[in-house]
Amino acid sequence: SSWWSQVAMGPPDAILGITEAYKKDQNPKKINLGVGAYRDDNGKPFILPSVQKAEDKIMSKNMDKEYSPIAGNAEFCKHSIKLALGDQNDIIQNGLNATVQGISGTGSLYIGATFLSHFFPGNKEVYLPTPTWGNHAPIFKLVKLPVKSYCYYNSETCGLNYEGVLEDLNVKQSIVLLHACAHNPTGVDPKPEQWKELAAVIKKRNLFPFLDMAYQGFASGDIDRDSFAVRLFAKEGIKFALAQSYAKNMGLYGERAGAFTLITSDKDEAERVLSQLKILIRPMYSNPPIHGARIVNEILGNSQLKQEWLGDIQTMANRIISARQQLRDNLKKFGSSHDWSHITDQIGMFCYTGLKLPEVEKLTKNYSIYLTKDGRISMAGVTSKNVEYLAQAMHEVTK
Ligand SMILES: Cc1ncc(COP(=O)(O)O)c(CN[C@](O)(C(=O)O)[C@@H](O)C(=O)O)c1O
Repeated sequence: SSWWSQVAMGPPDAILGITEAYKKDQNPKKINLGVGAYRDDNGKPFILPSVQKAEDKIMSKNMDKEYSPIAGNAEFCKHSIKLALGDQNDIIQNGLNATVQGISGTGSLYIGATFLSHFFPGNKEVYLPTPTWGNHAPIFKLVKLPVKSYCYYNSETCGLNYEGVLEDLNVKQSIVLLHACAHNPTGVDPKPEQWKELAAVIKKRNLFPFLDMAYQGFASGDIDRDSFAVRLFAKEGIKFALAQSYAKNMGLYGERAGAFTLITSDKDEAERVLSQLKILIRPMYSNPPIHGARIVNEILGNSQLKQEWLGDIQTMANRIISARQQLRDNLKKFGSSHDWSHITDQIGMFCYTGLKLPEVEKLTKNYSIYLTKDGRISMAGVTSKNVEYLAQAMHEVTK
């Protein structure tokens, strides 16, 4: 018998597997609302003009292909933590951040999870919001950190169950994963006032926040506004972990550019933590890819190109927001009696429609509309060309 006869066929990924199924579908009216990847109004991937310019500059520089340091490109790390914390920030001045480049958001979460599983002195359990991104639990399970859930979404109101969050986060010294903005899959974020109260609770209960910021700028179109929670925690003196991704806000999906940061108590602690992060990264993948980091450096290191990038982000965020309005208007036009206000209340890449599994399956089977089983739709897949077809189908299956 062969070495691998006992290896079973695994299930397709709940999110990325949707795209595989979509590609096999021959229906010309098919729509992919699965993976959270931006598409323009023609349903095509979008290379940001600012990214294109950055790449042209890089190509003209004839740069080498040498290894990055284990912690990644130092300039990239500095730009990343500055993007998150804002330019005037004493954390960076005082060297309290230990920041390393990660393989996009997923890799940054994995570095953080690995570090916490080795060194976290508190209660080694990770509290994840219900629901959360499908890859969060597998990442923490990979490093043998037990995951627990905290209440987050109120399916009655399609909004935040804030009381439930406070009630469930009544745990001592545990790790709490928080989506910094554009919660995936619900599109529901705490309001600034609620973030402030949450920060106070986190301090009082001595919880350890792990902030996942995969959509900075992409949610509201404003990089400062989307980093409100991160900057609030920093101002409140909360020590936290942060995972960042440039997949969405720079469209660098396949370049895998991201960063992981631990905010520490003093410079010496930051240096000790950084040394241990490098020891964990070296056997993982030794050092990160260089091209995405160079694009980020070109953009964030040049005020004119950064301004152009902020414009490109607005373009993406505005198209998503308009797609939300068009979908809601068309559902009304087709005579749906449901309250679809959550479609425009929610923010970021996704709309948590509230569609039940049988309705989701009908959309896929009868209309070739592809979305995750939890009823999440990537608004980036909605365009002025397909929104009517989508609204009609959603109306039909929810009658
Ligand atoms: C909350 C959250 N955190 C981290 C990531 C990691 O992203 P990356 O490793 O590419 O930087 C995603 C991407 N999630 C998806 O947009 C999604 O939910 O469709 C998709 O890219 C994915 O990988 O699932 C995310 O939604």
